[in-house]
Amino acid sequence: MPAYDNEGATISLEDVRADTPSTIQELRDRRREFKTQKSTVASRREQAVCVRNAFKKYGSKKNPNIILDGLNMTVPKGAIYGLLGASGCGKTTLLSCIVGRRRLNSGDIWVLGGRPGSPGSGVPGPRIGYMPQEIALFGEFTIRETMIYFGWIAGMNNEDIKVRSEFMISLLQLPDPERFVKNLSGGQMRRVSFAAALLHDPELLILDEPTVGVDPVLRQSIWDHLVNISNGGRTTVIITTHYIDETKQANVIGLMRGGRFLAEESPTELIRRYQADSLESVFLKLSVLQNRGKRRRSSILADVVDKVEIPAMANPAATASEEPEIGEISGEFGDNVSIHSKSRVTVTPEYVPPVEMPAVEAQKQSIFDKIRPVKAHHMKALVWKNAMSLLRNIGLLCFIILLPVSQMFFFCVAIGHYPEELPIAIVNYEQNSSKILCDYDKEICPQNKETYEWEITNFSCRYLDFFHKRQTNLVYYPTTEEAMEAARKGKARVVMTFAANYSESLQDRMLDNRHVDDYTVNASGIQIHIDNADKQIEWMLVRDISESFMDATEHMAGICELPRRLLSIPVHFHKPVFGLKVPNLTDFAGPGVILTIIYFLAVALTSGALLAERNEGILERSLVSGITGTEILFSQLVVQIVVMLVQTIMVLLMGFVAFDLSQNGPIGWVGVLTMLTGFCGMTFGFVVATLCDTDRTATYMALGSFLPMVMLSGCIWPIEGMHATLRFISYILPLTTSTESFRSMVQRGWGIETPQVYIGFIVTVIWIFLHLTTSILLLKFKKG
Ligand SMILES: Nc1ncnc2c1ncn2[C@@H]1O[C@H](COP(=O)(O)OP(=O)(O)OP(=O)(O)O)[C@@H](O)[C@H]1O
Repeated sequence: MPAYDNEGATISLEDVRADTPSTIQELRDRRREFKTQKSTVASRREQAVCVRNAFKKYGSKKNPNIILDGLNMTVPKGAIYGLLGASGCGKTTLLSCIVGRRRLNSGDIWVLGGRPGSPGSGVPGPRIGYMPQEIALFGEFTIRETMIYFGWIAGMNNEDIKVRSEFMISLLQLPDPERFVKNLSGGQMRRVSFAAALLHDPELLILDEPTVGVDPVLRQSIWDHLVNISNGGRTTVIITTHYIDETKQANVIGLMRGGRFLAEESPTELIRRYQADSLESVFLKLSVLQNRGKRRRSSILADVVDKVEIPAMANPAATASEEPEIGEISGEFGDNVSIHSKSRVTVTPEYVPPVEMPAVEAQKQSIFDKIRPVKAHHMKALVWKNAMSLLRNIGLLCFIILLPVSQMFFFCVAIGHYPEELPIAIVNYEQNSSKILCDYDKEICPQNKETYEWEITNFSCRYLDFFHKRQTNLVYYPTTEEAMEAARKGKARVVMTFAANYSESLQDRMLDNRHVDDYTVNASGIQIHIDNADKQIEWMLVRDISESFMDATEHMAGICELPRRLLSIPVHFHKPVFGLKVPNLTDFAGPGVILTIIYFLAVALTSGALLAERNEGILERSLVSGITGTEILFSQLVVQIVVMLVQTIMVLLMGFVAFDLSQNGPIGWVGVLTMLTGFCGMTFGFVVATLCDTDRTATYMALGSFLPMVMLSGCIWPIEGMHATLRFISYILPLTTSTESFRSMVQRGWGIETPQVYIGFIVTVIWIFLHLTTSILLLKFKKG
């Protein structure tokens, strides 16, 4: 049979063979006396808390940080259990496993007769009052509102909340209940947190360092109250503290070290057994013994045998069951075995046997409870809390509402407008003057009215006259070389050269094309050198250059009383089927930009709100009090939907009314799609917040998804220009089909019945569903 050292490493009896035969014999003799107590499932269920062979580690397989190492713990009903141990020994981890917020790697936990987290166990739930180590309160609430919030969560009515809060306020000497939590001192906040845990008079009170920052007098009154509520046997208290001596009033003390308990005993018994004058000395002695145990198990036993008398470990539950022994009990000296004693003692002399508690079966859930996704009183509290946290922070609320509309404003004023004042270098060898807008007979037809002979002169001047209407910053250069030099230095976007015989060559080319030579053809064209570095500008300039030529020829045809398009290129662009005659980038990008703004602001806001709650411990506390992930998400949705409605209306007004973006379709459906996209962003925010542990990783995730989604959504560049594989990825992203659907509605005027429109709605709804499911599952299963 293996023995265990106190660090959990297995030592066989052979390991101690080096010791003297008498020591080994002594060890064997003593072991024969070690008997396991009766410990059955039934008996465990009768304890307030029963932990068996708990093993918990953090970190990777390669580099594990073992926190609980075969730990056993028994908390009888109606007892005050002081959980002591050095900082970082794993008290909080153990408590969070007990309240069902973390999972053991192996081992069993029973809390109030059930497994934490199992249906009908009531844990997490109002049967537990949990005060975490962090303050875990809403700074924007007053003390009174904090009580109302936690009271509602626990299912209390307003009258009970009022009575209980007044009692708590006077017991804990809390300041004016109308004071905001954020303005309280650290100690005052802690007391409010304590009051919130106690308010609903739970069966099991779990307090993680409630007396930190509390003065000795108040600390005493807190302990008096704990003793008082546990006296009737209805309330069980587990309390961790660093003030070891205050746990003298506990019924049982668990001294934790190295992932297990050094002892689990009543304080008076501990002091007596270890012949110490204080609990601190007991802890020290046991720690020394445990350290020595690392070196040699046999010597510990010798020391223990020499120095202390080892009594029985009382376990009230053990007598309650007649079932056969199964061989493990609450640990003592980290040994996982107990010492049999005929004289069974109670845990503490003052310990009062528990009153009858409702059997776990009595708390069975109805089918309605099982399928009901949210509880009304939880939703009431959560929605109220979320709304208050926005309304109490007017600056933040204004920022949230004005941010999207200001972004839309900046988009509309900054994007899509025609670039003006681009420097264009003009070299006009047809003129000997530095005047760019040179003279020509604007209203005189250059065709002889009798002979119909063309006498085109100074066509460069005519052309530049029309070109100047589109681009005004024309700069004169005497030679092409000088103009090119300026272009190379970035002083000109285009170099435009007219040959000395430009008009003449143009005429020959038009009228005597049978005899024109290459030189003439060449001289009849405007020579263009363009700065192609900026594609948008290049496209616009090419269009201006070509269209100015057509403007000039059409005008000339007009004054010569010829069909206007006679001299123009024989391609005619009719009124567009959809959209504007002159395409406008603002119109093209508008739908994508509107949806992107709404989507990503929703991501940022919801993930930010949830992460803040989690980092302040509020989320954890809410979950322990029985609130579900679904309720948290739905309550956020309810409040954010109102905010999003305002955001959507303002953004659409800014785009379609203030900046007159094209709007030819069903504006109601446009609004619905925008809201749905914001909704989708909110649910993605939930995924980010549940997936990421820190603000930083959440920011990286949100940013990391932002750029690819924007680039692939077709809002900057048509998806038809992408590689086929990328196009497929693009289509399944949340913003792609919705952008296309939005554009089809506002520019093409299509209705919801059109496949290109309703597909955007369908894809968005699917994404909402996927995000919600993922975040609910993550909240449910992502425990430490
Ligand atoms: N989520 C986590 N991931 C990795 N390690 C963790 C995590 N939470 C806690 N730990 C580590 O587990 C150990 C036990 O932490 P825990 O908070 O349970 O200790 P504690 O006894 O409550 O300490 P204290 O008395 O200072 O509050 C510590 O070393 C801590 O760094």
